[in-house]
Amino acid sequence: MSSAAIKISAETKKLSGTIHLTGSKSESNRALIMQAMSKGAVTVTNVSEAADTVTLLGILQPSLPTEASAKEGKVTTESEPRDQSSDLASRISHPIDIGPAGTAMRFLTAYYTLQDGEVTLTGSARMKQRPIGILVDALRELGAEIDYTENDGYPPIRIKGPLKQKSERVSIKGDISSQYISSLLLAAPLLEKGLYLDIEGELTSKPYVEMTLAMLSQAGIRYTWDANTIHIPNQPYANCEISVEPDWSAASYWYAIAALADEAELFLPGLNGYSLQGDSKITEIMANFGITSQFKDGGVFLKKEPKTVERKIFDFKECPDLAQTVVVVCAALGHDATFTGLETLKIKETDRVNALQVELAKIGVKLIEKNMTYKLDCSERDLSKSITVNTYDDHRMAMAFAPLALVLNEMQIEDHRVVEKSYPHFWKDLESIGYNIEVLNSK
Ligand SMILES: O=C(O)C1=C[C@@H](OP(=O)(O)O)[C@@H](O)[C@H](O)C1
Ligand SMILES: C=C(OP(=O)(O)O)C(=O)O
Repeated sequence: MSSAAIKISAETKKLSGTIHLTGSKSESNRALIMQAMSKGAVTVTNVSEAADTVTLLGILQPSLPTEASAKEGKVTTESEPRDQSSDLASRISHPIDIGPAGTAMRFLTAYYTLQDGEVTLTGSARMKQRPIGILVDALRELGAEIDYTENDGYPPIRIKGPLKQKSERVSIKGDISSQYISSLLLAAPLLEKGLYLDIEGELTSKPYVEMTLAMLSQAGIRYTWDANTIHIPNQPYANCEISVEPDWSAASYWYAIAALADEAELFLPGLNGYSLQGDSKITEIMANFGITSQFKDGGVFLKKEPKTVERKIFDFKECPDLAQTVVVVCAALGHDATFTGLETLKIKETDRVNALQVELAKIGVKLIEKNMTYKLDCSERDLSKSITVNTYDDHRMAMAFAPLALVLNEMQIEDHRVVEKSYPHFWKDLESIGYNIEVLNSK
């Protein structure tokens, strides 16, 4: 990834425009795994242009021109089933590198336990620090052969399939990452004995598990979820076409921009009020900041109305990817809110809590931890300086801080291409509503 920095400033604080967001990364990555699991019975439209999705598509369908098919927004299925055994054989000596894509890493882990052959899955330096032991342990209990080629509990992992199912029941910790659970659920219909999955302890990021089950339902998969147990019997994936909704996590940055503008009227086509994405909760969160959301004409209209922010506590357990967006907005407005549900942020693209603390200090704002809750202290907030924001290989650091350009005279953002992970056109879209973006250097 390039390490070029950009200088960004806002020409006006009165914003209006239409922003066409790319498809949801989470929905796309599930749909692509379902397409592969179902050998093409499931097809996908409006697939995301996120680099994480393009990478996954490239791995699952090597014979398709991946970027072109992602851009067209439709992934077609090959008419002839591909001979996967030769692909798998060639991968024994060539590890599959999923870069920084967390969901792709986790979803492919269960997927490859069902395939014939041996593969090694690896990723970026950060991916090798993101835990996968909980998922590997569960799959081993079911009968999978998986080992670690570097450090126990972390990628790279070597998977030898196909799994000979030993057990129909497995329990899994719910409070580290919901992606382990989604990975098992996507594979469950193809397990000979089906799967009883017992979720131990609290379930974090629950809407993502609900999204997985809702998408499985679209492909005709029957399941039950009683108390802490999800049961999926063995059954085939049915033919279906999944249409991916635009990405609500990407939409959150437009809500943040609206919240920091003097006036804002923005239209985001394709989004509706009944999303599978838990991050659609941004509408409710941002209502506290005076941003109204009106669903009409096939999309959502955001409008800024004058409002004093009163809400003091924001919880992100169900929508962790919104945390940075909302914390930065509160800091910019000098609103000393308290944040909960940030536990899983430390194992994402970077330690997001630490990254927020270091970068917010540049505008004199502190984010202070006390008994697992985090409180903003804006008493020494200073918006008069020009700052340079580091992004820590984290797309959401770049996009969550970009709205600050509306309240600072000038700012720089390091390594701006990091946004490609989920939202490749983010900077172009900002320019379209009146931001000035200047690329400074390319090391
Ligand atoms: O399943 C998914 O698509 C995701 C689940 C969440 O991760 P955790 O379950 O690890 O919180 C979220 O942060 C990530 O961006 C996408
Ligand atoms: C955490 C994220 O993604 P992943 O876990 O898929 O890398 C994210 O997009 O914020």
